[in-house]
Amino acid sequence: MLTGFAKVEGLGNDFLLIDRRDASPAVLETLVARLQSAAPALCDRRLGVGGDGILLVAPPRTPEAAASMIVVNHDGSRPEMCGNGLRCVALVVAGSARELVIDTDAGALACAVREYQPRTCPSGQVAIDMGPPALQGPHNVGGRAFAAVSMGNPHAIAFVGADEDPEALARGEGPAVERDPLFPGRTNVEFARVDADGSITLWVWERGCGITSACGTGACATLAAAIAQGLAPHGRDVVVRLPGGPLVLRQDRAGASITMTGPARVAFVGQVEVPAASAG
Ligand SMILES: N[C@@H](CCC[C@H](N)C(=O)O)C(=O)O
Repeated sequence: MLTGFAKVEGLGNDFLLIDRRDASPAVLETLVARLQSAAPALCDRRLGVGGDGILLVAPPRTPEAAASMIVVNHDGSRPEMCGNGLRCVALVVAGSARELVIDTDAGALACAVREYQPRTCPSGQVAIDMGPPALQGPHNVGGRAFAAVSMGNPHAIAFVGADEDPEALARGEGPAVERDPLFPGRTNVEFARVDADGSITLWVWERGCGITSACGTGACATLAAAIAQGLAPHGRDVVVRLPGGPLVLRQDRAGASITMTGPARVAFVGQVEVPAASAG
């Protein structure tokens, strides 16, 4: 099956976006199975289009939503949420509307597109109400303390000192933590450092992808863990610096939603063959 796609990115976290808002539930079910099976090849950076994952834009599931987002990781697994991906989906779906709701596997989320550049390959800034974080307590993995936080999808966050390198730790320890038996559904793994100006430097080993240049849900989970540990405040914008650039986050009070603002862009459009799902 040949399908059109847009290659989209938010801070370099990049995806093939396939817009099938016209699809019936049966067509969608088959397509999701095909995309899960084909994801490693489609996302391969030498042999395929290249990407950290696939975003399938599907018809809305709730009356107030404009569309729904289904995410497939590079390895074919299906996560519940993707913050950078949702900014890209909001940008593509928004059209002339600037505020819209998108359904995700983690619920319906409100998005606002700003600074929209209406080109063939549009770009803009997107603010999202990411919903409240769920703090799930500490875990000790390999002698290191991780805070478990869900943003719909799971995250394990470790704060490191100025003498430790979050990139080296994410690359070195991320793979084992992702698959530690303490996290039966696997987990995204964050290594974060709070800097002198109050911003947070963050490297993420993503479940199903490995190191990415940014992770929106990871940044939100890290802010929640930082606030819980007294390392960041409520009621003020906090800049989270990822390898691909900064996200601006804020939580006004305990239990409230986290808002996330950052860029989204269509890089190019094309067509690609999606083979039938392989058996098993
Ligand atoms: N990059 C994303 C998160 C994508 C899903 C993640 N790999 C998972 O398996 O939960 C983001 O920006 O949030």
